[in-house]
Amino acid sequence: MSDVLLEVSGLTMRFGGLLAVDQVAFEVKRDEVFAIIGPNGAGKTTVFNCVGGFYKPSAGDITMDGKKINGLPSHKVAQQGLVRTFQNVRLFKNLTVLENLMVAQHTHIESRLLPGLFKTPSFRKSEREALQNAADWLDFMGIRQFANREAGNLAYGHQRRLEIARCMITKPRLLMLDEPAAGLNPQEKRDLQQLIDQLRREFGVAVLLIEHDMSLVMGVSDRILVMEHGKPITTGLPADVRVDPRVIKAYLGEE
Ligand SMILES: Nc1ncnc2c1ncn2[C@@H]1O[C@H](COP(=O)(O)OP(=O)(O)OP(=O)(O)O)[C@@H](O)[C@H]1O
Repeated sequence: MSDVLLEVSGLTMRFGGLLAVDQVAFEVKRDEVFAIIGPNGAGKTTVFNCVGGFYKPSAGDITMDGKKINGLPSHKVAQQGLVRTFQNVRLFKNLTVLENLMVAQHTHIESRLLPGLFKTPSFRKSEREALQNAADWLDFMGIRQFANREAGNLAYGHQRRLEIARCMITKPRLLMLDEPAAGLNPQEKRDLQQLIDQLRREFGVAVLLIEHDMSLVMGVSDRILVMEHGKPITTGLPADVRVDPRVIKAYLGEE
């Protein structure tokens, strides 16, 4: 088995006359935390949207475990074990915290009509398991005391943790985090860094991250891809990227 989980090559995305992403290529290995950084408008979110099946790329290939996923809609991409969070947390805000985790498992729960209607033993068993999974994830994220609260009423930091739990409960192989530190206070950012480390270590999930908070990026990433104006500038270790003159210029040029 190859140690590459996600492979992106020649990825290009045009919006009318605008070349938002131009020939981007990178690989994410199993268990790896891989970050994409770059100044505003560099094309990071567009790469995410292409990989996650929200945009159909104009050109290029995206494969998960050797299987081509470009052009697949996001729910099919999710079935391949690739799930994401959003820049602005997306939850079912009127459902409870627990219900959010139950809904996330619907594809795993016995959902055929007849077993559901008659509450067959197999249906009850999967429902019990789903409840237990949800409880375990709420414990893991330290938010079990809010299980019956409406998700929209949670503090922002807790909503972010719930959103990550909602991804993790589907047992992904690749977790995509879109600016997970945005809106968090310094303590919550440190907790997030620990959480990402722990998810990779305990669940073997690879993480693809877009983030503006450099301390988080440098602290948590194995490798970093830097983009500017839709193009990749360099890919490397945090210590190398941090001192790369091209990267410094890209950021300073933004001021
Ligand atoms: N749906 C769209 N339609 C038209 N242009 C778009 C669309 N999405 C992004 N763009 C443009 O593509 C370019 C790259 O945007 P993108 O959001 O991917 O950058 P980014 O690196 O994620 O920026 P930020 O850090 O500000 O989120 C920008 O010029 C943006 O205006």
